[in-house]
Amino acid sequence: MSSNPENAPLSSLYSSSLSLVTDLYQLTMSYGYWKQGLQDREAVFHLYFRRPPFNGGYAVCAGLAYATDWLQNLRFSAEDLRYLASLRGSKNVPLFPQEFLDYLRDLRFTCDVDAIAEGTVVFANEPLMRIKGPLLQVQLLETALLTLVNFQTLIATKAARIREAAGDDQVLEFGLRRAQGFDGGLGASRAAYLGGVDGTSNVLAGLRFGIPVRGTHAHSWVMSFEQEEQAFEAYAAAFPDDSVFLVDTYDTLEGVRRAISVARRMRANGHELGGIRLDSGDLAYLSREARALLNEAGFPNTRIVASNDLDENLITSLKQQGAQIDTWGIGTKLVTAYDQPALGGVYKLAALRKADDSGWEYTVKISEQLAKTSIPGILQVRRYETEKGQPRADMLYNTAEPLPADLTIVDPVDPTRRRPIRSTQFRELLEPVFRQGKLVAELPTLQESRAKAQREVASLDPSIRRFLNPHVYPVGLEESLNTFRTNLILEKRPQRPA
Ligand SMILES: Nc1ncnc2c1ncn2[C@@H]1O[C@H](COP(=O)(O)OP(=O)(O)OP(=O)(O)O)[C@@H](O)[C@H]1O
Ligand SMILES: O=P(O)(O)OC[C@H]1O[C@H](OP(=O)(O)OP(=O)(O)O)[C@H](O)[C@@H]1O
Ligand SMILES: O=C(O)c1cccnc1
Repeated sequence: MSSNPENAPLSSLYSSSLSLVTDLYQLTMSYGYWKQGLQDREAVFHLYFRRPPFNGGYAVCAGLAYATDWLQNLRFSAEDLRYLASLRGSKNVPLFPQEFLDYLRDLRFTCDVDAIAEGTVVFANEPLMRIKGPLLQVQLLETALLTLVNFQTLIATKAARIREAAGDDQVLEFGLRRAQGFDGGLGASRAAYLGGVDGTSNVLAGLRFGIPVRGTHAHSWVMSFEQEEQAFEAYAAAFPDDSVFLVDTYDTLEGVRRAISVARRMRANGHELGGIRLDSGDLAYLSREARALLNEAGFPNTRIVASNDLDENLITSLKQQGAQIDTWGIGTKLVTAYDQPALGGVYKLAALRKADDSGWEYTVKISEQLAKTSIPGILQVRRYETEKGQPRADMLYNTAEPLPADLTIVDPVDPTRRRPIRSTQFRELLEPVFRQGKLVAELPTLQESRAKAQREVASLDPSIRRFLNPHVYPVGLEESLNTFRTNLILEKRPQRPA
């Protein structure tokens, strides 16, 4: 038996420190800061995305529970340090000197973290996390925080869209086998549940996260018996009160008739067939025909489950076609976020404590496109709402500067688009999670975050929730922040004569 971790890629991963889940450049920059004596200079980064995924009008924020867990365990283990000590540059000199590795050994997480709660609906440019602390530390966190928040937010958003399309129907996530690895599968099951699905086929997600586990059976079950009907009988014998028969192995409507024969015998023994599953063919036509056959035979409560490369658009179309489907089983397109496999969240430096400690020096990353130019400041997201709690507009403002009495928000990409703020009802979305490295928030349970996501999505205007060309929810910079940003861009951008 080999104890070589190369041959045990999973067990070695989760039994060790996860502090090296980062890009090498975070560590080389950290060394550089340390060498310059800049490691403790206070800095602020924001984590945000620039466009909601799937050409949609919103995203469902997720990933904070993972991020919190990772931050709480951030420590370089003896094994991590041995590995870093072994790294060599191109002239075969050690990449990191021993004094720096000793510094990393003693490093403890001491940052302030403010974050938007999981399940909150969020929009482009809004910091989902704000990290303030020693420059070396805040830089070091970038990769892991992006990895965790980007994926969870992406899948939670996909699930919310699928929930939107399915209405009150049951939605089950069946994606593990098509996921990007075990970790992708497990993380997707969690985020999908947070975003609104009702259950998963992923048993480990049931154990770890308390997500209800559900399922039917595969074609192989039917193929293992001489006759399809025998297969249904045998499944019913094993699960007399929890059977859903997959009816499309040979001929779907023939399969439904056989399911009905077995259901009659089950009923004679005091049991009801739970459902049938359709996994191929025209799901609108077949579900209508199957419903009619079941109803005629006296099984109006037997559910019809459908699967086969479904997503929110197909669900919408099938419903428009009058499909009679009670439960949607969704795999590949949910857990891989098939039509947009990554959320482009970024992590940008927004402020540095002045060298003489006399206040903040704000920073900006300039881009050819204004949409990609970062936003300086120590930002908060304020959501203005109607009396009924419907979001009206979000304002990003710099908490380190005084707010004017009359507030106006300015579109960060088109400064001619402005809105005065009249509403007085608002909530501040970024909430304290860590103070000087100590966890100060009690994180909600997954169930609570899921309930929040459903409330939040439901509170959005349908024009923002729709899939096709959704209305853009107004998110603006508080006017003085916008002016400051424009001046900073002008100061930093070289003004080349024509
Ligand atoms: N009524 C419908 N309208 C639009 N799309 C549908 C409809 N019914 C099924 N689909 C979708 O069409 C796609 C192709 O399904 P179809 O069963 O024809 O092919 P398949 O998956 O290759 O079948 P099989 O599993 O038998 O090989 C699937 O994504 C399915 O969900
Ligand atoms: O289509 P998805 O949205 O990805 O949902 C998961 C798919 O996984 C199964 O198919 P598979 O062919 O793997 O096995 P089966 O024999 O059970 O159909 C199932 O029947 C679904 O079609
Ligand atoms: O239980 C099911 O029906 C199931 C589980 C995983 C993938 N496809 C279907």
